[in-house]
Amino acid sequence: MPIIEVNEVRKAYGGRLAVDGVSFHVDEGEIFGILGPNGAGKTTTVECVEGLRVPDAGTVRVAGLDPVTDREQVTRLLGAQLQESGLQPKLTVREALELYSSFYPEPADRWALAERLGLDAHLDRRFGKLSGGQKQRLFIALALIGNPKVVVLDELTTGLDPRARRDTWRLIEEVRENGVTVLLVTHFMEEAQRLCDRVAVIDKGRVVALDTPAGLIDRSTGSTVISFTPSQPLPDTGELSRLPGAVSVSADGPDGRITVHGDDDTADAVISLLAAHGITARQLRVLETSLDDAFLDLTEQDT
Ligand SMILES: Nc1ncnc2c1ncn2[C@@H]1O[C@H](COP(=O)(O)OP(=O)(O)OP(=O)(O)O)[C@@H](O)[C@H]1O
Repeated sequence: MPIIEVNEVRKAYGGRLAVDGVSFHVDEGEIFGILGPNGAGKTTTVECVEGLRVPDAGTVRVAGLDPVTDREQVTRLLGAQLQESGLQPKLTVREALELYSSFYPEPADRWALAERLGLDAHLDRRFGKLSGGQKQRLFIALALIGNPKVVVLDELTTGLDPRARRDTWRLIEEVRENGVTVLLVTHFMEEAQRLCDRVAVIDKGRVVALDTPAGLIDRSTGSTVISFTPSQPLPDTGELSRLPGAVSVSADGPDGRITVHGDDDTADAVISLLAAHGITARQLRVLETSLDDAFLDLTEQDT
């Protein structure tokens, strides 16, 4: 059942469209990713979901409620991640947890939350003195303190080192295991691939693709890359381009290394073709394209 419904939302800033007819829904219990290049309209979209911005057109519903007109009820259902500037640097972790839990009628057990997020050893440390990873854990704690059904996380792991990023991913998975729906804005393909059930790719204010991470990879052109150095030149390289699923063939380097973009069937067909000519494929590599490649395929590059 959808807990978030975004339907044909438009938002312009001073006549310039930032969000141009975005629609998607998020099912209860999902981790739903919003992925896109800088300035694509991701933050504006989630701010409309949070009720922080009023769409110029279209509708947003969170558990059937309008985030603008039913703001108070939506605030109770939806936990939003604070931005760094949202907390006083002198506030201690303990004070921040106490302050934010006072905003809600039925807050979560803040000390249990602190323990779960590994903040219990830092309760008396000031926000300004926390490491990047500790700050992010505190933001997650504060987003969860009102016992929300949905949590919105925007660029949560930007600026974290790889270990802190992985720790944060585990926390997000735990949040979902506890029944909370997660709407995640991210720049990181690896993050989307690892965490998200489905991803909406937004480019220039529009949803250009919406699928599972695996589905996005599958639909990118030439999702399998086969490269090899033939033991002897092929009689006709044109044969490779005519193989099933082949999208492109290129030969480069002094040793005549050949790269074929295609699909799984292409990989099998390349091997059979070479065998038929008695040619061996030296240093054969068969690689799946990544979500990175799919993303570049889906989003237009400004030149
Ligand atoms: N308050 C604002 N006033 C004017 N223009 C804005 C405002 N906020 C965003 N924009 C513009 O709207 C467009 C979409 O911005 P938005 O922040 O939603 O994109 P984004 O995908 O989240 O980008 P990023 O990944 O860089 O954070 C951009 O061109 C941005 O410059």
